[in-house]
Amino acid sequence: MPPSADTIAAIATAQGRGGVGVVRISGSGLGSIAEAILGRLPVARHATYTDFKDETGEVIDQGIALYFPAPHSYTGEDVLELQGHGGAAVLHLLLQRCLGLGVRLAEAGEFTRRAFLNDKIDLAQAESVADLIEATTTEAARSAMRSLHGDFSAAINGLVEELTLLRMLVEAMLDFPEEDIEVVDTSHRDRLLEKIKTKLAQTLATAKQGSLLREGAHIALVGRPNVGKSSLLNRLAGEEVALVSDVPGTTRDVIRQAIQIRGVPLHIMDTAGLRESGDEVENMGMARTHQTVGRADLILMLLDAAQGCSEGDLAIIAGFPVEIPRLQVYNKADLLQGALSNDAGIYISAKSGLGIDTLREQILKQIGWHNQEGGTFIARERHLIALNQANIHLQQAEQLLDHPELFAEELRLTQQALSSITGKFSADDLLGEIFSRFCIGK
Ligand SMILES: Nc1nc2c(c(=O)[nH]1)N(C=O)[C@@H](CNc1ccc(C(=O)N[C@@H](CCC(=O)O)C(=O)O)cc1)CN2
Ligand SMILES: Nc1nc2c(ncn2[C@@H]2O[C@H](COP(=O)(O)OP(=O)(O)OP(=O)(O)O)[C@@H](O)[C@H]2O)c(=O)[nH]1
Ligand SMILES: [Mg+2]
Repeated sequence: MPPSADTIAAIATAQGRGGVGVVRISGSGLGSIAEAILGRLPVARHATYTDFKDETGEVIDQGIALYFPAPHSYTGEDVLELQGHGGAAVLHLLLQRCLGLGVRLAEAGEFTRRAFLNDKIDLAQAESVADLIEATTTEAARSAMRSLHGDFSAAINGLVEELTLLRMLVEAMLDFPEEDIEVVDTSHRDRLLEKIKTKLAQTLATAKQGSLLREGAHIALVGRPNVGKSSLLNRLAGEEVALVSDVPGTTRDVIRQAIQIRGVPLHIMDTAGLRESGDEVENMGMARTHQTVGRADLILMLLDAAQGCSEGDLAIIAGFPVEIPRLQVYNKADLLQGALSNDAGIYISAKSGLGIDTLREQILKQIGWHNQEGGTFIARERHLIALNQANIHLQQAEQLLDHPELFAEELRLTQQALSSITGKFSADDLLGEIFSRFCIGK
């Protein structure tokens, strides 16, 4: 621990009222702070019920004090926790009392940043702390916990270790003169390379799932007026989010709603129906539809099952960026007499719920979610970029087997990309970027 680090404090619990609220202090000189507020330093790692006093000796609150001497604390520094009643004003008084004793207000993420700098956790774990707090579904929370527990880091560290082995092997090759080349075991090298390739591919696949759990996917509902887009949004959300009426052109603004399917967070965007219209406001709504669709990961093209896919529908589909995947969904299937039409697509009824489970599964499939029973760890875009970079260098290495120097260099770059995930050699600006997005007190 750098002894120069100053002492920081913050309210660690959520803003507003709660049963209990916590002020957390980390750094040095906690003895005199505890002496001033509590009259004594609490016994290490024991819950101590005590008065919290202000500078005049008046009791601010009666609560529990916890003292964690370094390095056995969350931050790795001395930590003092004052657990009081969870009112905004009383916690404010307690925090002000600490600040009056020469303690500085913590910046966003500063406790966790210190935990990282003091080697209590690595960078991927530190990020997962924020992801755990921000998780909107239980599935996302569980996978964030797996990352915090170190599952993701273990996969990365395993790869880094194997790359080190491979590099040692190749460096040894470099030392042998041409004629002694048979001394070098190229089959060992090739097996190791193959193993790393497989493991990296697996880690990347899992990280993609984890990133989906963190970010969710954006899904745009589009189609002609009155086909039932807003009805489908309401059905998927399980509540009446959007106005539904038999008047075509009901939805004007884009309506956004967060939902989840089997723990995968989804951002649904219900849009204005698309048609030729002389109504100025409706036309503005349609312009928004087009803007919105451009940002979607998946387009749900809604059609009327009784009418099938018309010329007008085809024109709508043709109007969207080709790179965005789309699903054709025939709604109002409850009104169909007899057999469903032969058109390819999914038949549903937003009204009766028919086919909705099938649609849910199709949506998950389209956005690339594979049911991984409990194995996913949460990941960020930053991690995916690093893993992809590692992959590229590894592929380049494979092309350079006959040039040991170049091969070794590509392996080094592979390893460097992977190490950036756990933050072995991370730049200050990256750390600033990561921790500034935390909440104060974390
Ligand atoms: N009251 C309270 N609850 C909390 C936290 C906290 O800071 N305070 N946490 C904050 O986010 C989380 C728990 N994180 C913690 C992580 C490490 C240690 C700790 O004392 N570590 C020591 C001892 C480990 C051991 O006994 O096995 C160490 O690492 O050496 C404490 C809390 C969630 N709940
Ligand atoms: N029978 C039947 N009627 C439906 C179904 N889905 C929607 N409707 C009806 O179709 C009409 C239009 O529904 P909306 O959900 O408002 O359609 P929309 O696509 O959002 O329409 P705009 O916002 O105008 O573009 C309403 O009267 C709904 O009750 C369905 O599955 N079956
Ligand atoms: Mg609508």
